[in-house]
Amino acid sequence: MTKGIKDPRGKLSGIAMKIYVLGAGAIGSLFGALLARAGNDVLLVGRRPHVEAIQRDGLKVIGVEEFTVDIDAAVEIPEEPPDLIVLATKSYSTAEALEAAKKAIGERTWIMSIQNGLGNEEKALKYTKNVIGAVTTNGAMLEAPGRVKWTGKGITVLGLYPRGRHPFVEEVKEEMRRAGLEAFVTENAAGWKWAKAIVNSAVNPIGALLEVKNGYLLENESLLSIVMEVVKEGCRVALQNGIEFEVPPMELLFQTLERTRENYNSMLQDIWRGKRTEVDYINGKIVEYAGAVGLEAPMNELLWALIRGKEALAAGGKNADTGRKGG
Ligand SMILES: NC(=O)C1=CN([C@@H]2O[C@H](COP(=O)(O)OP(=O)(O)OC[C@H]3O[C@@H](n4cnc5c(N)ncnc54)[C@H](OP(=O)(O)O)[C@@H]3O)[C@@H](O)[C@H]2O)C=CC1
Ligand SMILES: CC(C)(CO)C(=O)C(=O)O
Repeated sequence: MTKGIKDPRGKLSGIAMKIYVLGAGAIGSLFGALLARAGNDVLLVGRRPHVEAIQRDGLKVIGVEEFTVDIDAAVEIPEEPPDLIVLATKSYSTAEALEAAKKAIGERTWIMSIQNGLGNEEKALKYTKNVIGAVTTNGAMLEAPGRVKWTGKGITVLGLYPRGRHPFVEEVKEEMRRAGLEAFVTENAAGWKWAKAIVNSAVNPIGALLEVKNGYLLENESLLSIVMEVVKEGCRVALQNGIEFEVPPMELLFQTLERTRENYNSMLQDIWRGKRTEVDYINGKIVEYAGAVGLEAPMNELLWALIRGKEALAAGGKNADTGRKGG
């Protein structure tokens, strides 16, 4: 088991950061494992079975790379503030997780969301101005307690949220690179979060409704044209809300579909497992942002309702209207 990377004199190299991963599931455990292996002082905050397995046997990473790391894990976040909190819950758990973490958010603590969906950074901004928005195309799956699979190597783009530069963001990028993650800094984090959310707003519900791999959406012309219309609708909403893109969502769509041809998207995987999806924070948020500027987003509204219906059916319910609201 490794605990950090050691130089020839047995000392940890680089400047270690104190990091809490809030929501140590699939992607949080992967980031935590890599950052801990590189010598950072990482605590994974997650659910009991995973935490107990890690405390007993360490955290095993398989897939793209295989190693076991000796890493701290707990079910509750301590009060002592770290340098960085990596927010890695599903979007619907963000508000509760941040509230539980508020005593750990010191004056110099930064919060970085690596989540999909919109609205997570805005929630973090209620606790501190030190917020980093990140999008990652790495893939991870929690195979069993204490065992995470790195399913695909991707990139992570991070930046001061909503926009701008800060030296701490550069430091986090450097730590990620030392950890083996391909990371880049942007001055337009909000643009990246929106671009990914717009891609997810089209690919995820349509792939989930049809229960197909992402690649099928490229192969079927009529489906692809619907996917593209949903992307265009999301772009109109974003632009009216003052969002500018570094990479146009349509370009990101084609790159994503090409690179993830063999994937069943995360919304479909949640439905198959009978779990709640993040649709409220993807299509639901786009509908909400449309309303805020006097626009309509009928395609997003339709997909939002259909996925909520499918979620309810998958969970064994007959009534699709759970009365849930995005937040
Ligand atoms: N997995 C992936 O490959 C990728 C995921 N993402 C995004 O990252 C986010 C996380 O995804 P993923 O890792 O797959 O999700 P997971 O459900 O695997 O991980 C989240 C974990 O956080 C736990 N959790 C929730 N609230 C708390 C809390 N207050 N304290 C401690 N633990 C908590 C959850 O437990 P419980 O289930 O009991 O609530 C769950 O175990 C999502 O927004 C996703 O879209 C982005 C890119 C890739
Ligand atoms: C990129 C994509 C669409 C990959 O499947 C994804 O983000 C997801 O499944 O949530």
